[in-house]
Amino acid sequence: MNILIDENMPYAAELFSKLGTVTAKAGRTLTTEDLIDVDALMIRSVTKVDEALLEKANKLKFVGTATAGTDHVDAELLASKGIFFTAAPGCNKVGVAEYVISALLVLSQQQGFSIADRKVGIVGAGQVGSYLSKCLSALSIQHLLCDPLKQAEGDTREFHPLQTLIAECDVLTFHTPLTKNGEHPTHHLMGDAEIAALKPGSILINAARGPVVSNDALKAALKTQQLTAVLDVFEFEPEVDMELLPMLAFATPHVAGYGLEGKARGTTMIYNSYCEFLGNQEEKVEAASLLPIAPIPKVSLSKPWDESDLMALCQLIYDVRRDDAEFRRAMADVEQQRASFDRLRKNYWDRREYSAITVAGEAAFGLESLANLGFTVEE
Ligand SMILES: NC(=O)c1ccc[n+]([C@@H]2O[C@H](COP(=O)([O-])OP(=O)(O)OC[C@H]3O[C@@H](n4cnc5c(N)ncnc54)[C@H](O)[C@@H]3O)[C@@H](O)[C@H]2O)c1
Ligand SMILES: O=C(O)[C@H](O)[C@H](O)COP(=O)(O)O
Repeated sequence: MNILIDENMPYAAELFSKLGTVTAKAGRTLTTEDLIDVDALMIRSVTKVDEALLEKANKLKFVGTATAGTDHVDAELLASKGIFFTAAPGCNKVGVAEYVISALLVLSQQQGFSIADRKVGIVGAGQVGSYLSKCLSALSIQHLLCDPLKQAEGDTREFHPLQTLIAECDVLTFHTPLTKNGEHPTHHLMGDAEIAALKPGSILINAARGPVVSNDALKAALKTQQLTAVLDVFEFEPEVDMELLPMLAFATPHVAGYGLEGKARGTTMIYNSYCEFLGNQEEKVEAASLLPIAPIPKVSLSKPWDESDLMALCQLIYDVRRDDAEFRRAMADVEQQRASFDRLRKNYWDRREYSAITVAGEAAFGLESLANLGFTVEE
């Protein structure tokens, strides 16, 4: 069995080599020649699976993407060729939510507001949006959901039109797939008119796909409006608009969901799916079994936590400024930008999720809300 994997897929080489001969390559530059005699292809979001890539794929029977988004894969084409396709829904929802929380906490400190006073609009209430909603509820942060597709499916949560979120919310955070067709396409969901209608002082966060927010519209607005923008994804990535970059409060190279837990989940989800495909159930693994202990595995509270304690706790896991600073340093070398974008992603640090830390203390110190936020707690 020949298995081709993206070289930027933690745990994949060890796992898949139990099932066949593994070759690891850079996903962004895969060609159809790379697929000759390959039985299974394991990718990330940077590999476009289309007619051109599949042209010489003479043995391909399985494609797995260790990602939540699937806009890089022509799933209909795979189905028409009888090639099984699987993704990793929800694998990195925790990482993305913790990215948003970090951005909000740091901005609250920089701009001098309390997160408890902000109303957040979540656009896209799927895996990431719903998990983020749970986290915001844990922190008693008011928020509104927009997801016309879920609403039409009969999801019983309260949903609002995008226009309502734009008019009422202080923070708008995007967690939709990238779609160009259908009743609710997300390509340029935030264009000139939508961005212009944001409340003065609004915060816009895009950790979905770059083209959900129009680059030109955002740039124009940042020149004239009182607006803070946080981008983890870029309309033309790995190209980064060097006029836009300095206008952003935080900018990161598509790593919002890059926690170690999330990557382990992504890899094991497609690995387990491939085991099932091969009828080899006994080789399946649990993502948690692959993870090392966190560098600071336990902390103790001596009093009920307040917002600055919360910030300290959350920063033990993730502070968006770390990735932002490294990204800006790397992007400064304009010649190397595309390569640096992928290098930062390939050599990403071992970021963890809140659950990797146990917070000890008395129940009266607010342990329940920390548990709801994702921390492991101990009374
Ligand atoms: N930056 C990152 O590292 C990162 C990580 C994970 C996911 N993502 C991106 O975020 C997206 C969301 O991830 P997810 O796991 O929650 O996916 P998901 O499929 O579980 O949820 C997406 C939700 O968006 C909704 N939606 C679709 N069109 C919409 C519209 N026009 N308006 C409002 N809602 C709409 C869908 O109904 C769905 O509920 C992914 O498709 C992916 O592109 C990025
Ligand atoms: O959709 C996702 O899951 C993420 O956006 C994506 O996986 C980010 O990481 P990448 O696959 O590009 O390495």
